[in-house]
Amino acid sequence: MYIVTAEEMYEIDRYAIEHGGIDGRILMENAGRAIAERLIKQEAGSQAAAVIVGSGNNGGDGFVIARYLLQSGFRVKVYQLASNQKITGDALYHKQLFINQQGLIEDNVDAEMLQDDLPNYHFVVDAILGIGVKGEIRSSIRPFIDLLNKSDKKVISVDIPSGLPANEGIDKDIAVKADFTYVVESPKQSLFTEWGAPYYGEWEVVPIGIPEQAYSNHSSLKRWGKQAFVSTFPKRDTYSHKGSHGKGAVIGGQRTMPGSVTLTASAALKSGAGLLTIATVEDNIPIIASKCTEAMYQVLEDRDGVITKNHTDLFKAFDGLAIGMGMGRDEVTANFSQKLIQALDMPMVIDADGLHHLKPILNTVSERNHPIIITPHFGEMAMLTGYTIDEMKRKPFSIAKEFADQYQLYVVLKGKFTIITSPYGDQIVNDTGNAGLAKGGTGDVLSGILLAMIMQNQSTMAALGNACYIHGLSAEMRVKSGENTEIDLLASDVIDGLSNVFRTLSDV
Ligand SMILES: NC(=O)C1=CN([C@@H]2O[C@H](COP(=O)(O)OP(=O)(O)OC[C@H]3O[C@@H](n4cnc5c(N)ncnc54)[C@H](O)[C@@H]3O)[C@@H](O)[C@H]2O)[C@@H](O)CC1
Ligand SMILES: Nc1ncnc2c1ncn2[C@@H]1O[C@H](COP(=O)(O)OP(=O)(O)O)[C@@H](O)[C@H]1O
Ligand SMILES: [K+]
Repeated sequence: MYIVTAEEMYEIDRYAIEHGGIDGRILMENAGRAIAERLIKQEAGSQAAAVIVGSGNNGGDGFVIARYLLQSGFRVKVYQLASNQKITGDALYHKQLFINQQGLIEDNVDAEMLQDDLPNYHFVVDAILGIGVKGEIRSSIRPFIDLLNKSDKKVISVDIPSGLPANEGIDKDIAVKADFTYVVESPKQSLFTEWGAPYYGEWEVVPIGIPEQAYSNHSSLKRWGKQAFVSTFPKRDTYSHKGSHGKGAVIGGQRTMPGSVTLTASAALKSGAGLLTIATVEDNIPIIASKCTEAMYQVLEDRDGVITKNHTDLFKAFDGLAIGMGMGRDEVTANFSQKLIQALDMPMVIDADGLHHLKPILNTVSERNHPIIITPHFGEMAMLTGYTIDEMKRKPFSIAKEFADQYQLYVVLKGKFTIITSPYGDQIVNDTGNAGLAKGGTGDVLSGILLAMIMQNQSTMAALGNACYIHGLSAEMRVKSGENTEIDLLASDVIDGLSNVFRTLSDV
């Protein structure tokens, strides 16, 4: 499923109109009818609806919805915030169809009047502003947004909660806090940002008949999901052997942090890696071995439990590496990682302390044959880029893209919405997961899953999308099944849950 900016959505609509020969009025009809059909089911017991429309095409969708609700026996009134002259084009056409069916419209509505009327309705349809919103919300509109936010009526927004920008990087003003949003055709960027998502409430995308090819030149951002997993994740070949599924190494774990590499290694094995070696300081090995029986070990030299020695040759024969978890930031350890990263051109996942080691040598890693995948959370990404966390949260898509392009890396920017970016500008969002993952160690688990996935036979972007997808899905399924709550879910539970995830996905 593609995710778009407002400009991309307009381009896609235009493409469908010009190349697909679909009339704009039909797109509006499709949008309004698809939403109304769902509303009629969703609000089956309800009898009265207020549809609040602005002067643009979002309001046009509102007129279509009102017509279908009316036809289904709902008591409906349209509250048109603008004067009659302001309603033009496709919206005017659909307004007329509503009028032709004896639809009631109140024009030039003032907020007090609407406030007095609201108790008469069971729910409100918000078709005030769509993706055409620009700049500060005008004073003529603000009281209506306030009113909806204060009212106890269920508010259902059309396409986007009115007032919320579609794109990242725009300061939001006031916006409707919807209970439910029917997103027209494609989710907009703001739905996958921490600042925008809460306004949407629950949501569903309604298709309006735009052909798939309209997207190919107009959006580089996709939501990863079950269908993407099923169509890209390779089946295990009956005749495969352990070497067919990747020989990986997890490098990290100073003496005070044996847990992180254990989690990474266990997650990699549980995600299908063929062979797994943990390279760490000697004192850690008996501790880790008691937790992760299947791994092999490579002893790294240490000083007081801190990794010191450079043994890059030891790692030449691996298919993939994960570096940095629980490694610490001692200078000698940083030197070790830096030499390793520079000497070995092989697929590698760099996480946690490894990201701090990577920062000074970023300029030296862009010319490689194999991908480097970095897995920062927002704090680590701020450290790498120099942006503040607030700036990062405001425009995570463009900052990740800029960084991936500059250093020719794959970036897995972790959070409630995890954004995966390729050095070529493609982006994927993963939104599986829950707040149970907001706990130490879950990032180590993700690194292990990523390591296993990049060693299977799939494209790098598919590998990264699939890894993030199953990591979050495992957390969701553990909670849904009642095995854990979000409070007691631990990183090791996420690993245990992978078994159920693979079983469920292979049944699809
Ligand atoms: N072909 C298309 O473009 C389709 C568009 N559709 C709907 O059309 C919407 C986009 O329509 P429009 O481009 O007409 O835009 P909108 O309906 O989102 O808004 C434009 C109107 O809002 C006013 N406005 C903009 N910024 C404002 C502000 N800060 N304060 C107060 N008023 C402001 C403008 O004066 C204009 O009248 C989509 O969100 C979707 O709901 C759907 O009908 C499907 C097809
Ligand atoms: N509220 C949340 N909802 C969904 N996923 C989350 C949430 N909080 C954290 N995560 C996920 O959990 C993982 C945390 O990684 P990270 O912060 O590196 O943890 P650690 O370094 O302690 O292992 C990431 O994959 C992130 O996307
Ligand atoms: K709206």
